[in-house]
Amino acid sequence: MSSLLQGVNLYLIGMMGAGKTTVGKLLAQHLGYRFLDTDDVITKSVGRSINQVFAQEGEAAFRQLESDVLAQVCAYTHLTIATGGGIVLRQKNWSYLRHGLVVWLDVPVELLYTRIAEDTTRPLLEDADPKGKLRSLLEERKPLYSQADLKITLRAEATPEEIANRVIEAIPGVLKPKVSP
Ligand SMILES: Nc1ncnc2c1ncn2[C@@H]1O[C@H](COP(=O)(O)OP(=O)(O)OP(=O)(O)O)[C@@H](O)[C@H]1O
Ligand SMILES: O=C(O)C1=C[C@@H](O)[C@@H](O)[C@H](O)C1
Ligand SMILES: [Mg+2]
Repeated sequence: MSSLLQGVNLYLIGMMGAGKTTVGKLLAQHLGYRFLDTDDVITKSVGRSINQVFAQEGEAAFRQLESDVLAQVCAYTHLTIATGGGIVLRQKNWSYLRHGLVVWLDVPVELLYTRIAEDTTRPLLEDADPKGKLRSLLEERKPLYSQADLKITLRAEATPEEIANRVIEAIPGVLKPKVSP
């Protein structure tokens, strides 16, 4: 499979709790790729949590850091990259994502909510109605996530391993033709 991908990066996109980080790690193992998580790269580089960056500098500053990280990582090959849920918001980010194969993990709000309800590390969900917030974010972002090369629809719980296998099985059908010299 990795020879089929020829080093092309795999970008996982989707909502908070969709499993980008969890499934991304497994995909990297299967593909013999390195794994990166844009949220992790940001928090390590600034030495603060995502909550702190949002609280101290605001969402716009976080989005700029996110774009900067993406611009840097897309220069490399053989990477599986779990992105932040909002990476799709900036049009400019798509020019980086398009260097690789973009996979959308499409998970319904009910499932997302059961996974992340107790987690306080996602500042956008610090809301009186977190499930409603998830729903409205998903509605807003659906047209953007839909620009992915590959959509993996998960209507019921499946193990991360099963999901990683579904992605791997679907990749040959969506590989982009190589541009001839
Ligand atoms: N297939 C799965 N089945 C059960 N639990 C899962 C599955 N995938 C992920 N989880 C759990 O859901 C939570 C969120 O997963 P994860 O952090 O991978 O999501 P994410 O898409 O990276 O979210 P974010 O955009 O906030 O970084 C974690 O606690 C993880 O263990
Ligand atoms: O969906 C979002 O906008 C976010 C998702 C997380 O991965 C983090 O990038 C941050 O909490 C914002
Ligand atoms: Mg993640």
